[in-house]
Amino acid sequence: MLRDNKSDSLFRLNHYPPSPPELQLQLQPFLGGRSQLLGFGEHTDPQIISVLRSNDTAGLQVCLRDGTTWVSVPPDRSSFFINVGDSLQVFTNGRFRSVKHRVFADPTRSRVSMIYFGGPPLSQKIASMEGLMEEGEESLYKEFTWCEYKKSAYKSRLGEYRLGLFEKAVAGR
Ligand SMILES: O=C(O)CCC(=O)C(=O)O
Ligand SMILES: [Fe+2]
Repeated sequence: MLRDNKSDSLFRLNHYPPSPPELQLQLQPFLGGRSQLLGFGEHTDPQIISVLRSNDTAGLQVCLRDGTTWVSVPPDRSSFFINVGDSLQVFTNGRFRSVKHRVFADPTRSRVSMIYFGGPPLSQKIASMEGLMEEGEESLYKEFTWCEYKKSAYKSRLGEYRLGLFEKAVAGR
């Protein structure tokens, strides 16, 4: 899907300028009680896979399964950080999780990151892959195309759990 010449992949370059204490103080009324300046609000990536490379300035955090604990990802300019996207969560019927992440600006140093977001062609059906499913396992998600998901994701707020709209209602969940 990613190699398809109609693949809907994109490349993003992010720059988070330093946010020195004076600036943080000035912006205090807008920080919502946080002590640091948010560079990129919490979200999951909608595509299949994201491959990120950054300079050696910290700032990226991922949210653990409990939904409230945030853990800093140590920056490493010689490594790639691979992130599962919402579509891969659906392809694997929830075995791989699309992790919520966010970025804080560093007080003294700029952070630069570049990310390749591997997305499928617009007409691609996003559905749990038969070959991965155990016998009798039900798909957790309704069927949809990448185009439908993308439209819905771009209409939603950044931090929303966008897959929620595409989950099947299962008793007890
Ligand atoms: O800049 C980063 O480290 C992450 C940015 C990000 O999550 C995104 O562009 O989707
Ligand atoms: Fe992201």
